[in-house]
Amino acid sequence: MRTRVKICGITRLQDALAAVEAGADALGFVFYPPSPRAVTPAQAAEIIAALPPFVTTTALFVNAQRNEIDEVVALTQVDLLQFHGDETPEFCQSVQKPFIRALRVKPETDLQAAAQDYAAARALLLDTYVAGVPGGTGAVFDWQLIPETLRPKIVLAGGLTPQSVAQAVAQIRPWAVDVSGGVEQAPGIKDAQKIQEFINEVNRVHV
Ligand SMILES: O=C(O)c1ccccc1NCC(=O)[C@H](O)[C@H](O)COP(=O)(O)O
Repeated sequence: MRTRVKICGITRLQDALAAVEAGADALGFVFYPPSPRAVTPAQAAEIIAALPPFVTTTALFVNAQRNEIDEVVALTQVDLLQFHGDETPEFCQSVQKPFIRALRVKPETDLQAAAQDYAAARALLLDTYVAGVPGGTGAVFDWQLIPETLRPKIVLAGGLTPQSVAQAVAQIRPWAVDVSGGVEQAPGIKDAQKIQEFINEVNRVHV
């Protein structure tokens, strides 16, 4: 099975096209204003409109209001939503778009229970818990906390880099991997060479 790759925190068309050219399967757009990777709906819509076909687009939210989400969906026509806040299963499903549930993993996180609670999610994105930072931490969590039974349905995130992703794929065999900071020159500014190296490393691992 080929491990899919999502490049997250896209703020520029040139970075989106570089990621797609490198073989990225999905792109993530952050609608959380405190993030250095945040974009407006109009900015994201302009980038998405210029993409070639067969690239999945994802909108990321942290406890956004329903009207904010509806505006992003209407303007950008994203394929998937990704929730990083305290959004309940009912709220996630109420938006009536396919969604990914991000979970910030701590030793006490019951991932099996979360998987049951968010059974309607297309996937669980397992990310690193850092107090006060909903995503894009650049930190790695203990992958041994991930139950074997969950792995086919997860997107592994949190501090991945071109140097670490091959080990992550070989060890966890996730459905996909997701990266933001590990392929950047600066927050929100992607590095095309790092993106290519990251994807080459994912593809090097035969799972
Ligand atoms: O990337 C952000 O700045 C961000 C801010 C707030 C919520 C989510 C955010 N990113 C979500 C992602 O899916 C990131 O790719 C993921 O957290 C991993 O980030 P990194 O550790 O930098 O690879």
